Amino acid sequence: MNDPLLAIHGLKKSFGPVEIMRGVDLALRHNERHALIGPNGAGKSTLFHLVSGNLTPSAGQIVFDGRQIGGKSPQAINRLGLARSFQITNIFPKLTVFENIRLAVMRSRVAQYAFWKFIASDGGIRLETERLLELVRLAGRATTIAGEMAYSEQRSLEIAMTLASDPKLILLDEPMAGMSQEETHYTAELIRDVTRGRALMIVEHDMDVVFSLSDRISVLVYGQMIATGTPEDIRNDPNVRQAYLGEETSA
Ligand SMILES: Nc1ncnc2c1ncn2[C@@H]1O[C@H](COP(=O)(O)OP(=O)(O)OP(=O)(O)O)[C@@H](O)[C@H]1O
Repeated sequence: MNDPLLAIHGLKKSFGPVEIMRGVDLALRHNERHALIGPNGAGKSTLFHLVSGNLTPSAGQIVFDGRQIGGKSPQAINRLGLARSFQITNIFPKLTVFENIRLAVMRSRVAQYAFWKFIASDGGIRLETERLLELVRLAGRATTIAGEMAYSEQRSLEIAMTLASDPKLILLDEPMAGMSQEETHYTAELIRDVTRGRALMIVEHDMDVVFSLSDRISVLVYGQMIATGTPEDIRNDPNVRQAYLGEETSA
């Protein structure tokens, strides 16, 4: 438990001759909410792609829960307990909310168990679907067609689907993008609730959310991590202020 859940050492990624990730180190603790911030083009999405298996590192190590995962497939990494939410692109807009979550639960069961066991646990799938519906406060929307809901509700659905595999670590990439202030507040509270007992790594441009939600924050600038610390540490870090916060926000 004292070892970090996710340990990144000397991570590099080049696209052709251009080195985008220039030797990143990061240690994410069990059960912590950790935000990754940095200016546009710093490499935040690239880092997520590397951790989730959508990109292969050029050099360095990514160790998740004691295992080397750099270069493994997204499916293999997901099976180890790391789930990434891709905004709302994972949902089936023509299916109901219940059907969407049930599919996500079934997918994770198929990945985890032998097929006969999965068939035998049909009642369990329904119960788990209902639990997730409650958790993301969509129980009243179970029979609604997913694509007809408000954007923020679709986001909640996506988060429920991400939780279906009971991950130890969730990666959320700009969950508040395109949301009103009210929706942002609602979704931040939801994320706080549903990530209790798990680790969260979040990329988010809304600094109010970042500073209120995170236990720790890491700052990536041009492919290098310039600081990691508590919100207070980051707010007072002169390098961070100069490189990022001072330019873009008054936070
Ligand atoms: N597949 C690719 N091929 C070539 N260059 C890429 C590729 N993916 C990303 N890049 C470049 O890598 C750099 C980092 O991009 P990335 O999307 O990771 O930044 P970011 O910090 O997530 O930015 P933003 O906050 O704008 O989303 C950018 O200069 C981008 O153009």
